[in-house]
Amino acid sequence: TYIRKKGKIAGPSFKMWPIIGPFLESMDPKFEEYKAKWDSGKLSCVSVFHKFVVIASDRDLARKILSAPRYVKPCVVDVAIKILRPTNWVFLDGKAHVDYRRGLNGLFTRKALVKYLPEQEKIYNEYFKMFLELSENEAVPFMHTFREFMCAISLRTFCGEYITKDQIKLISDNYFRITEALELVNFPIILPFTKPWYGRKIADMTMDIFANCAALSRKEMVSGKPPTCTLDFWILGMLHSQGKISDEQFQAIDGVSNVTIREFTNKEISETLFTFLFASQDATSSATTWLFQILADRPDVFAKIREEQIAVRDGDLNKPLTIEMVDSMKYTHMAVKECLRYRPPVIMVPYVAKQDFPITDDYTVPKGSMIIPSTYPALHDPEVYDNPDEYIPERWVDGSKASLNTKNWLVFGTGPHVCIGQNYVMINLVGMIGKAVLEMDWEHTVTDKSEDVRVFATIFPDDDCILKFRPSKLVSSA
Ligand code: HEM
Repeated sequence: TYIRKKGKIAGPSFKMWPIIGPFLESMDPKFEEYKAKWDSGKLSCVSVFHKFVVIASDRDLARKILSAPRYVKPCVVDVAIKILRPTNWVFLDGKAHVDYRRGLNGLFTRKALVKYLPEQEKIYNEYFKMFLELSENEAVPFMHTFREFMCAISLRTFCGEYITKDQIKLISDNYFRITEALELVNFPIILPFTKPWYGRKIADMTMDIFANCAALSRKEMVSGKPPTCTLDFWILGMLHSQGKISDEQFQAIDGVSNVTIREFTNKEISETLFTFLFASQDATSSATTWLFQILADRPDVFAKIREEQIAVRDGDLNKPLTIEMVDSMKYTHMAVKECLRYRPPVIMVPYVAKQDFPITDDYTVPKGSMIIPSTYPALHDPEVYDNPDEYIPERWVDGSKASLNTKNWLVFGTGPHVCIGQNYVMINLVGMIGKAVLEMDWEHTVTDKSEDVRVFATIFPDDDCILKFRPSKLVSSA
């Protein structure tokens, strides 16, 4: 069966380990192995257990897959249905998916994102203080702290003040168990004390907390409190579409968008917020870890960001972040964008073929196969990005080859499932790293693993990013 499905595309000519295939390799995926696969051909394949997997490395083929909802849908690992619950919107396909997603757009408009900034800035302040304390005496690995940091930002953005500090701590301390449970290759049955078992426990606990926050938000929104978090905007949209808030009252609320949303239960809302956390957590943690590492290694870029950060604050270094300030951080924006290109958090997006998919003139992906468009090769394409393996923020100046070639920008995917959080990501990362550069200096302890890429859902430096922070003289003296 394997040889028939493989046809002419690149891949092992037979299964070295009959039935299971390279299962053990998939348990501990190596970045270099993925690279070798991409280099082996525009389309290549591998077979693990009963799953036939086709990998697309070419930009146009990747785009074709991501924009072909007739043939493909996102592939979720078997255990995801148990962890995210079968009623979750992420399992919707076609029109049902498009309609549901339309109802969520109002949560990520610019008007709404503006309202999330103050809560996010409080978390930046809290965690920057922690970075200084943690590394006061010596440089320490920061990857796990960055994961907690990003988790705390997401939770405050989604749940505002309804979620307590203890709940944030509980979820951020344990979130990695969910990532582990949802690794591409994991045991499909939930047996006690296995990774999926722990993952489900933490997911259930998190969704219960979200449902409780939704109940609190309902009370506050009915009583007329201004919205500050994703939940508030969602509840207000519902109250409006149910006629419980008049058009006039609704239009007068700062930040809301006119989208008609049906009634959602607290349980449904909790499941959707959980998908936001799930989609955000690993990717933003990866981006943050690389950003801090790269900026320590590149004092030239660090200095330019700092100069810009001072300039946008008009002499008041303690000025609270506003969206206008973030908009004017042009160089910081280029530095973040380049980090996302150079070390794209999501290197591949697994899909599944719903029917035979004639992807090229001479190859049809068989129905039921996993089909994985890769983002990394397009983002390291030397025709679009000169010296693609170098970190060069200046390549993103307006009108440059990189900025005009938008087809290669696959960091957030494309097509009907393109990342719903991408504007939020940019505002959060630009605002956060700009403030960090203004308020702190940090040094990176370079090891021989610092540039090795470890794949843990997304990608991280293999030595967990060893840093030492100290307050910047600038702000302490300001
Ligand atoms: C650096 C950070 C992030 C990166 C690199 C990233 C990347 C991606 C990618 C590649 C996809 C798949 C797109 C496709 O299939 O074409 C995706 C989907 C998605 N992302 Fe993000 N993402 C990030 C952060 C976030 C955040 C912060 C949120 C939530 C607020 C979010 C919410 C989602 C959702 C809900 C989907 C699925 C959309 C759908 O199926 O319709 N992501 N993201």
